[in-house]
Amino acid sequence: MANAILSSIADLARLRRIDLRPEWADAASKLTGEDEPALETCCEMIGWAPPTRYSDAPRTHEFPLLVFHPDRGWAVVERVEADNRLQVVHNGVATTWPDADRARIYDLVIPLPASRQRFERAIDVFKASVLRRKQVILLAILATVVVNFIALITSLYTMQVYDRVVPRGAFSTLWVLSVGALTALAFDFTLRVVRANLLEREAAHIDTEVSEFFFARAIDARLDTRPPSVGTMAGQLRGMEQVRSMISSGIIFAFADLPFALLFIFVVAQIGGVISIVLLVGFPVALGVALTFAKLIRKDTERTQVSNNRKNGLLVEAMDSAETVKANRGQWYMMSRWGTLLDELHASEVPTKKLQAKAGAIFGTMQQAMYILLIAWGSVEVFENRLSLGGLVACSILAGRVNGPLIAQLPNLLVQWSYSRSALGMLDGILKFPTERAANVDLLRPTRLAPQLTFRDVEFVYPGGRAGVNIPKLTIEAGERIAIVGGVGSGKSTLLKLMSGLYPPQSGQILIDRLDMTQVAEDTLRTHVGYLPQDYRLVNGSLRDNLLLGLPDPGDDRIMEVAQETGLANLITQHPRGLDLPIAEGGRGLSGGQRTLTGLTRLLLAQPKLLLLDEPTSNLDVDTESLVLRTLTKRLSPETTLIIVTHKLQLVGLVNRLMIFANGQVAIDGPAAEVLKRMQRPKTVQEPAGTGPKPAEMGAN
Ligand SMILES: Nc1ncnc2c1ncn2[C@@H]1O[C@H](COP(=O)(O)OP(=O)(O)OP(=O)(O)O)[C@@H](O)[C@H]1O
Repeated sequence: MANAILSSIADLARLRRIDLRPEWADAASKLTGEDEPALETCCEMIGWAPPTRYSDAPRTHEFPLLVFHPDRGWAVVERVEADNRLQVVHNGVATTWPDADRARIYDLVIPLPASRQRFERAIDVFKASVLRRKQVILLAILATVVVNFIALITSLYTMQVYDRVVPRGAFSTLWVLSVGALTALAFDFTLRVVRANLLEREAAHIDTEVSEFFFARAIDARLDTRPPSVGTMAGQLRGMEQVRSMISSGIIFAFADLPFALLFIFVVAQIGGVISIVLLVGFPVALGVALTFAKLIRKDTERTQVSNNRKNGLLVEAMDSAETVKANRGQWYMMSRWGTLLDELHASEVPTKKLQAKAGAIFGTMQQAMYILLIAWGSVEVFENRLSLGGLVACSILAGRVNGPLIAQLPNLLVQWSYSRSALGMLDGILKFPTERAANVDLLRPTRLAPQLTFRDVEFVYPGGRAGVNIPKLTIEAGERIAIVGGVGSGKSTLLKLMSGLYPPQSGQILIDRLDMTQVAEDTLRTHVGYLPQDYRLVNGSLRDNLLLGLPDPGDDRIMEVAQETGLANLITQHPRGLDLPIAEGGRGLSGGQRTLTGLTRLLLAQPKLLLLDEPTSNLDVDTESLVLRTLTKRLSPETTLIIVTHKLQLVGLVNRLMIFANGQVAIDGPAAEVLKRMQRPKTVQEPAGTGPKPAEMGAN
């Protein structure tokens, strides 16, 4: 890493055992300085909280920390020795620096990746994000309180005008009162604008934080435990927008508007006396109606949410499999599923909407009725001289302020709350998916990981008890070249996924360089293990983005050099936009073979020590295939382990060990020539049945 600050931060993250995203430093790529202020700039560029400098000596448990030494620059400090020396890690190497008293120590909060943050319930994620901004929320509540006080002033102003100004023609008092009221209104306007701005800005931050968290959790979910419908899961994720907007409006309602409604009732009681009974009775009745209504719609909003998510799922599926659907005249099938879902959706949505309309009508009528009762009762009080006319007008204005939050906000807020509740339930479901690595395990981050694999009593079964893999014992040494062949559905791809660490076994252990794979940190494992799936999917972006997915940019020369060797260069040079060739969503825009070549080129750029290729040449023409084979032979260093799943005999020439896979088990395993010879012999009684294809079949594809 070019910049000393960035490389020290990387060391700090490693020592604190925090995974940094591959592109974590991209935002700080323009960082030039390496002095102390540059650290703050760096944090700002990355979007982290600013560093804090220690004025006293840090306590033992607070290490490791960042240190700046005027003569030596940046490093990570692990200890300050009694003899004025610093125990540091500089550029990944542990060493000692003298003159500890001249060094300055900084703490830096490196955000934990979503998979390491522990939240039991989705609401806690929102709560944590809101609480991080308590000051802003308090300010917004305070602004609402002041806005409500100003509303009180308006009603008192009206009372004074009716009672003092109109009967006596006291216009000088009127001007003073009017100027006062107008000033209060100007203040009110400013506060409302400030409150809206504050809330919007913080809402955007909360949105970013929360949606990044859930997005990361969703993509971190272990592949073998993810729900089968991607679209439905995407629908579930969308629920967080609902929750977020509910939370910001709900907080203001509960902490400012609702308490103020009570204060207004109190003021009406002070001015109007008994007529406040109308509000004292009406307010709890309205609240009771609202809560009953919330209970009634709960079930339907949950059903609506589920149907909406399924609709989303079907839409994604229909678009994704458009070719298959069209080619097989599957439109009718899809249309009928769509129709059924729409019926389901309407069956739950219509009752909610009807109830919402009914509640609106009830609340509207209640508001009018309360107003009429208040005025009628108030008139009697005025006639009896127990209340002034101005007092009655002020009470009627205040009654409007009591009804305001109830009529204007409560019904909508309750529907929103009901939807948010079910959205939260679905987000809870996303939190329940196990992630790639357990959050509470201190993961291993060895700097070197030999490409050596050991299977011990490994068993893996797909959810629902479907086919899987069962391997009691298997050892693969560093530098071995292995081909795995076997019949369709025999479990070869599953075995490769287990070897890559993407699927953990249900029982047994897979060791890489004698370390349990599940205990090795994700970033370390991905650097050392390269896996090319059978159906290599590209992501929306440019070809360059796809070639460099998760890799530091090695420069165009290097990319083109490797692309030349895999045959991808033809595509790059022939396209007017070259490496910037756009890739559509879902990886559309390239042929199957070109997609495979992109994956292969990326792997060769990454240079992992363990290479797992799942039918790498099945989409390639004969010439490209032999080019790829030659490149693999040339490029792989002697210590690189290569494991290829294939149906093709040509690839077997590349390896020295051959494994025949059948029914999720290794049926035959040995030196390639020997296994081939054995397969050509007529089957003997010792050999297990169904041991996969004959060499002739293997070459048939
Ligand atoms: N995601 C999944 N969920 C449930 N079962 C699965 C899943 N993926 C594969 N299987 C099942 O596991 C078995 C092994 O599949 P796998 O893809 O490993 O076979 P394979 O040997 O690579 O086949 P092929 O040569 O056709 O690629 C199959 O019976 C398949 O139906």
